[in-house]
Amino acid sequence: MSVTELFNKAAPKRVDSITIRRPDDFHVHLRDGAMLTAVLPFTSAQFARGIIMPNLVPPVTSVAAAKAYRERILAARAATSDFQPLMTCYLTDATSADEIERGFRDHVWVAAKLYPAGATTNAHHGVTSIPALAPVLERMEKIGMPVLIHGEATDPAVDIFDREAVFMEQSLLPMRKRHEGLKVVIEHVTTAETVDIVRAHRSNTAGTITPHHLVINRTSLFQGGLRPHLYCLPVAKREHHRLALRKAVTSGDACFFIGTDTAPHRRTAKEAECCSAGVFGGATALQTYVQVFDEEGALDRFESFASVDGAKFYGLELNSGAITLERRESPVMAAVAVEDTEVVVFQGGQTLPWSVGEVRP
Ligand SMILES: NC(=O)N[C@@H](CC(=O)O)C(=O)O
Ligand SMILES: [Zn+2]
Ligand SMILES: [Zn+2]
Repeated sequence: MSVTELFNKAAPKRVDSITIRRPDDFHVHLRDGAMLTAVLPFTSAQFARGIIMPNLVPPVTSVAAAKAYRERILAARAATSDFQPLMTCYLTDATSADEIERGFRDHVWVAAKLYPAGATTNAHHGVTSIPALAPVLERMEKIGMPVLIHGEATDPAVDIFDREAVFMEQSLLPMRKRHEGLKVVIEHVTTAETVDIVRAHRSNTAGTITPHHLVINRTSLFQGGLRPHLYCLPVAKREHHRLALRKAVTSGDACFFIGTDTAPHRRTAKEAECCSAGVFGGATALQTYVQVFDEEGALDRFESFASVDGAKFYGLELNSGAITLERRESPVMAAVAVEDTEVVVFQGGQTLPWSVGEVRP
């Protein structure tokens, strides 16, 4: 074998573009009104469907409210867009099992969202006792409706960096035991321990992982000063957790799939005395994910993470059509205008190595 042959054998082939089945975003905040109009084009340019978070003010707690919100999203789409919003119901202490079942059977919503009361943005109407929610969770288990969980403890005495781990031990695992057949998605996983918990219960438990938690750690929040636009909940953790998340998404394990948690807030709400939690990752989501898969040498696993595993977990048909991602540097817009202010884009103003190419419906 010549030296050139040897070299060709050893050098991994550089992939300059990848075409995958159209992906879905299993965790999106589209908000409402002017914000909805401003941010929807970014999500619909990348994703065929989105699981729409219900933490509006007031929250989406009824079949009627979810139907109306869905109509507002459809009306906000560009004429050429085929984006499909998949709605969710916001669980409260007053949620009725019958209403949950009605919305599911009538195909108004596909899942219900469990926010521990006060855990995150617009979670103050959330659930104060998960054990007391048993009748609702039992019904969901019976009808095969997934519960989507913001997994953080709400006791203010718990250190903010430990809130996910404490929730998993004190609330998630006991709930997992009480409702063994319930389909559970642990949203925006941020710790190595949660990755292990998802894997250990993978027959009916999944985890979404955001683009930002794959590229920032808690030190990034303080890089050169306080970075409000990187503040979200659960807050980014130590570096070893970020590395565990990167291993999880690129592992090929079907229990991890896309959920960007794109959560736009006005610049005025972020650059404030008390900064709102949420990162607007919708405009750079696929570019960031594909970069991570590329860096981890796992581009061959990107399609299942982006376009297959989540749909299968939810029992949805796979999308038709395709999207191409190209290794082509492109500058990212810094911010998106909303009324008299703007929303700062995650990684905005930077040049990213990957770009979104052609989308075929
Ligand atoms: N992730 C966030 O920091 N914020 C989300 C709520 C959530 O997903 O927890 C929001 O609605 O702004
Ligand atoms: Zn959340
Ligand atoms: Zn969210």
